Amino acid sequence: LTASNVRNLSRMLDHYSHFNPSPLSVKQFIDFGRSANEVRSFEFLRKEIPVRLANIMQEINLLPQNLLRMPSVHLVHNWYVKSFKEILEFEDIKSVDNRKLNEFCEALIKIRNRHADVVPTMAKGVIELRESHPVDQTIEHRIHYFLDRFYMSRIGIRMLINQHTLLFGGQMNNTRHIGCIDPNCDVQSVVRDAYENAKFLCDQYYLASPDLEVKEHNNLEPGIPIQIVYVPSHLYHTLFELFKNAMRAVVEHHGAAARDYPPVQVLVIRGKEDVTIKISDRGGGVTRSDMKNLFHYMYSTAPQPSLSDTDSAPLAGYGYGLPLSRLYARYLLGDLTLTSCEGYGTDAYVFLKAISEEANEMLPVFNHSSTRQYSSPLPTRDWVSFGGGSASSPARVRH
Ligand SMILES: O=S(=O)(c1ccc(O)cc1O)N1Cc2ccccc2C1
Repeated sequence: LTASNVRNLSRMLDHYSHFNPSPLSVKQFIDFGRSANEVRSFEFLRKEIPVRLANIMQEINLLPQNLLRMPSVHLVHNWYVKSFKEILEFEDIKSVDNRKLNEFCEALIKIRNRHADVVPTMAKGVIELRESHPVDQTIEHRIHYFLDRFYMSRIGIRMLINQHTLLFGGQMNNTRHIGCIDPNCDVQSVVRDAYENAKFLCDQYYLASPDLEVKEHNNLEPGIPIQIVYVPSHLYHTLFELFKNAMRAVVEHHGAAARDYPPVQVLVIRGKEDVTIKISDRGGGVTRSDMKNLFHYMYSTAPQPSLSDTDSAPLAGYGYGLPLSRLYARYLLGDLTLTSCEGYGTDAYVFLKAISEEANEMLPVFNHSSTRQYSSPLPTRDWVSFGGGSASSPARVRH
């Protein structure tokens, strides 16, 4: 990067990061997708994608220097710089013709492909940091804060790119779906899909797997199958991860030789506001002190606990799976929580918005309060205890 275009880049970053990202609702995605106006989509995206890229790129620059200097983090940052520049090529186009629209689609596809491996590459960067520098709780907290926002930003940008390229990219797509959204996503079908694929991996590795029991309760329209307007691939990603964890827990807890495994029990419930999917396993659960690590990125990048064999477990419990799965659930204002009874088993809850108008994107925004998260010390500890308590609460800076 020559001095001049470094200045130019930071000027553009400052310009676009002063705009807040514009979150869309699933309903807006659907209504817009049905009108399918490629020029309007182009006009919106050539501004919105630079805004979302710039907002998160400004945060990358706030990361602890040690992390920023890691080769893998540097590589990811360069991908963002390249993509930001490429999308800005379309900033000042006045007359939009088909050639320009096709070039835009191609640019989006090129950007999507460039960023395909961002998650494992960032995970590598976190491992590089841990292996080269001592990481205290404050740094760990800042990395966790950043990665949640960084991956959520990436989910949102890829959603915009997927909608545009699926609607206008030329390939015939599934008639019923609007881009990657299914207006009648049958929840139980996705549950069974995710279970079958997790079962395949579990059988392959353990030569055994627990059965599935599903119960539905539609409190709003009794007896009607529970369907939502949602992104099936996001729901699948989350459920697949939860089934992998549950099945690994059951087989490891009861031993691979056992046969009468307690089944993984799933409840699908439709209420007025929420659709809830509860996945219950009797896999022995996890201690409360270990529970707090399940959604961490630092711990989850540790080499997976080696199982009976040496080769890596396909059910790599706590890869990046749980933190990312929770982001997918939260992206459209749902959530993912775990409740465990150590010595018995774990219940995973996936909450989804039942009303499409309420299922809005949740996006990180770069501003003074997010910036402060990267500089202010953790709040002073306001509870003290002996033993467990202090270990569990992060060390606080005393003012
Ligand atoms: O921590 S867990 O309770 C657990 C965590 C998340 C989840 O979705 C389901 C779970 O059951 N559980 C995962 C796992 C893996 C191998 C051996 C034992 C266990 C216990």
